[in-house]
Amino acid sequence: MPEGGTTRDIIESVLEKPSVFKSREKLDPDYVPEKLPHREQQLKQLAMYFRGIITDPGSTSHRALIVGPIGVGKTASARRFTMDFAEIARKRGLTLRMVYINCHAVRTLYSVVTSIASQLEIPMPTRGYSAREVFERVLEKLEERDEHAIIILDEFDYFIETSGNDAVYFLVRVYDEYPMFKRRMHYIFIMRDLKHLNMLNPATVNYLLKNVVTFQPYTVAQLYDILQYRAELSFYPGTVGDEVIRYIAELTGIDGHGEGNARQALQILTLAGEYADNEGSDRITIEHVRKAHALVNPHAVRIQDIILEGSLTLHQLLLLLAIIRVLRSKETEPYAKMGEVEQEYRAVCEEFGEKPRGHTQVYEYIRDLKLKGVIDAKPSGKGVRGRTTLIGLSAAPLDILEKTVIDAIRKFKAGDVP
Ligand SMILES: Nc1ncnc2c1ncn2[C@@H]1O[C@H](COP(=O)(O)OP(=O)(O)OP(=O)(O)O)[C@@H](O)[C@H]1O
Repeated sequence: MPEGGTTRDIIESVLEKPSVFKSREKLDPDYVPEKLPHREQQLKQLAMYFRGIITDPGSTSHRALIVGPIGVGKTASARRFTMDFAEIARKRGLTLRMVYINCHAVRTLYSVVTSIASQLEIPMPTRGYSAREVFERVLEKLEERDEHAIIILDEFDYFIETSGNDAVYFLVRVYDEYPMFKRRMHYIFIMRDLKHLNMLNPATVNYLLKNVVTFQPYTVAQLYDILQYRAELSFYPGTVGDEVIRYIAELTGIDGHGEGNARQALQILTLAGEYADNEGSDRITIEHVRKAHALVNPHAVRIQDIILEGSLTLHQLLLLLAIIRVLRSKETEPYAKMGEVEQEYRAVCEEFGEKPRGHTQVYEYIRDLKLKGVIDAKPSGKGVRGRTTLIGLSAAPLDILEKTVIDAIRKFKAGDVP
């Protein structure tokens, strides 16, 4: 577009710019997908714990406690379950509403009960009411409207920490004091771990631990399926190759190089898509993934530091440069084969006037670079003819890394390195 275009031109050019994204919003952290692959067991458990709301409404207050580390689908599962359960209940003539509260932001008993009231659209005077009075009013209204509600209390650890045992006890046991009301309020508590339960009385802990649903970190294979599904919803066909999905899954899976965190995996996928768009590329490449990974993973920055620290030998740097160059030449392949690297290493040695080291020594360098966390090396599995070692590098953008390595080599050659 020419300089000095009108605002209209600018807007049009942005609208017309092709994008790999079909529905960008379907990757937003708040978007709740219709399917949650690999959480079928947990959803089944929730359905079992709450089915009494439909089969015997009003008889008892149902609850479940979801526990698991960061980004493993706890919130998405609780929300999806409640939304679908409410829909099924509606078809059977029962009104069930969802209230979602994040206790990181809403931590006191008073703010929790007023948030429940406001999400259920129960008008409340702005001042003068105690938490108990607000709660009573909610119970009365639910009775009057003949409605039920599942209250999701996410990051419940914060509520326990800030408000203490009595507040938790109030929330969960208050029904005991109102025998005239049917049991219409039900709870899903979500916590990262159980350590905050130590702050509560045994009776409250027993109540919370009745129906526990555990979420484990995702494996590479599970994240592969999740990414595949989310990519299908959000990107145009043909813009995200299988190798991209597989590589992100390997970088983030608990049995790969990550913590099994789906949020991080999706963040890398989204950012990689943005890099592709910024470069005007019609699909996501492995290098886009590397850049995205370097941004979300603070460890990636360290590799630059290791190089700058001067802890690598000259030939390790030459080998690293060879690895970077082989990887840069591949758009859709995250790993370099040992043979390719050795060949490139010999070329690099020639470029810098160095005599290449032998095969065994090169293997030693690879081992050492792996130990230092600079590269990732693994035996080739099925699919690669003959067995070889595959070498990957998930760090910073390779073009910048290449410059850093060349600078370090030049310093070495100039004798600047101690
Ligand atoms: N099985 C799955 N299928 C599809 N998307 C998933 C799945 N599990 C998680 N996600 C997605 O990963 C992201 C993180 O999930 P979610 O927020 O539910 O994690 P969480 O366990 O609640 O994490 P935190 O403890 O940080 O709140 C969300 O965008 C969610 O939609």
